[in-house]
Amino acid sequence: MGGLQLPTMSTLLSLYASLSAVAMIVRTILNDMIPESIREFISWKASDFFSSYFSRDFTFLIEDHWEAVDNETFRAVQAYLPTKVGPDTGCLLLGHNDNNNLLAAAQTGVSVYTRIVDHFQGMKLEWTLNEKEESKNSHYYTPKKQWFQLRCKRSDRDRVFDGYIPHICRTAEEIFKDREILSIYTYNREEFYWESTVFKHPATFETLAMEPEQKQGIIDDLDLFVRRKEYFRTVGRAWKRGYLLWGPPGTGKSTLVAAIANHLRFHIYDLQLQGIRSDFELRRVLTATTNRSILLIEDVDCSSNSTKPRSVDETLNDDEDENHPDEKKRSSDKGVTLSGLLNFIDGLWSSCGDERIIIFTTNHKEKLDPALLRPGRMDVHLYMGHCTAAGFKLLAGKYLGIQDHVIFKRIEDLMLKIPATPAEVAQQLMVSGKPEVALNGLVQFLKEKGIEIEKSEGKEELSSKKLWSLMRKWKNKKKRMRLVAEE
Ligand SMILES: Nc1ncnc2c1ncn2[C@@H]1O[C@H](COP(=O)(O)OP(=O)(O)OP(=O)(O)O)[C@@H](O)[C@H]1O
Repeated sequence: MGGLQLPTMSTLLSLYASLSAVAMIVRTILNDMIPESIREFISWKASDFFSSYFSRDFTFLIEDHWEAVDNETFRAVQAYLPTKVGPDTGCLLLGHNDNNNLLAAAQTGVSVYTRIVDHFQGMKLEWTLNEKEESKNSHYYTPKKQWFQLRCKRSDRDRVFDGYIPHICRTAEEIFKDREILSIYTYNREEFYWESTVFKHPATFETLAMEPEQKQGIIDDLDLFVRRKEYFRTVGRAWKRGYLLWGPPGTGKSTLVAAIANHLRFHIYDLQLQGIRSDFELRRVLTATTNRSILLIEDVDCSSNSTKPRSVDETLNDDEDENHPDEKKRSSDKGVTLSGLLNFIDGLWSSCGDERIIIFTTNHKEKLDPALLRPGRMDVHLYMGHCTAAGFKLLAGKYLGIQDHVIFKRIEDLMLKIPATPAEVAQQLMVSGKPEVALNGLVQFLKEKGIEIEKSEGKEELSSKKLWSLMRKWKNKKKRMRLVAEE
């Protein structure tokens, strides 16, 4: 039989086997001869070339960080995408972190590698969230790096950039404004990130015992602040407001912070300065906080270095830290310095972030470095003092549900002479649900406190009297010795 003879099955198989063997040998040789980084580069370049040449798609990548700080576009997408879950979405994250309420409504989040399709002005947009383990050789690392991948038609690229992305950011801003759940963050110094938990403090301005004018003053100040974005820009100042709350323990400094957070619907970042190793770390920590938040630094007088002026040598060392990470480790336990802190209050770094409230609290304003108290540093200095008649009436109304009582006058008179903190008053009012019992208990408490104060004042007087008599005796002795010597 003439004509073309087809290869048999066994010939084809042996050809395939020989080609596979050659391919394996070539691959092994290439793997041995070409370093891995170069191989990765070549394959990346090749796939990039072919996909851009043949594909009609365009891809935007939105990474979780942008120039070493949180990427706000990433955050916006993270808030926006769960609202775009469609019938073709195969998987979603579900949960909540309200550890006080198992029945709290669960929230949804985008899970890794799940495809979410959105439509906007006739365009089809395909999203996926990707993640990768971060290398562990850097001193500060986040465990996993995440990024959103957005695929659209190549011809839609500009419309996505100019219309769709701004639409996402606007929607996310609305979501953030209406946030129902507030969080309180604490800094995890071992893992270098802010840990959050649901913030559900019941304190509001209504429950806060304070002079009514002072309270209204704070509310007005806060409301004006959030409305003044344009004003801050015009006058060339960072959109920030600093409060220094000072006064004895139990006068409601922390309670006021909770009331402010609830009023503005701002998250709280509760920072322990003592836990921060250097100004370098402080910068990283503070740039990782988000807008529309409160940065709370309690007991600022106790954070040793931050209340002392720093030396020139220290300043130089800090710059070295940034350029040479090894240096950083050596000087890592310097702590935060005053200048490092001030840089964030009104220095160059103060402009990082918008709509921020910074609150310092202290029991001892006199211990703070004068630089921290200079005009313009903290915008509002607020003394939280002992309970006044108005404060007491408010607490009685809240704790006992009464607006007036025959014992009120007695308590108010006692409180004029004997200082009591709102915390002490509140504690007495909680003793019983019966107003009579609770109010009499408060009277008793105030009387006992008065006696204690008198006693301690008496002791003080006694000790100063003792001192005078000792000094007198010492002078007489010296006089006698002089006379003996003269004789
Ligand atoms: N002005 C206030 N109005 C209503 N409740 C108050 C007030 N001050 C204190 N309390 C009550 O006392 C408790 C303790 O008060 P808080 O922790 O706010 O005081 P503080 O001034 O922050 O104290 P410290 O200086 O010790 O941190 C609060 O949980 C609250 O119940």
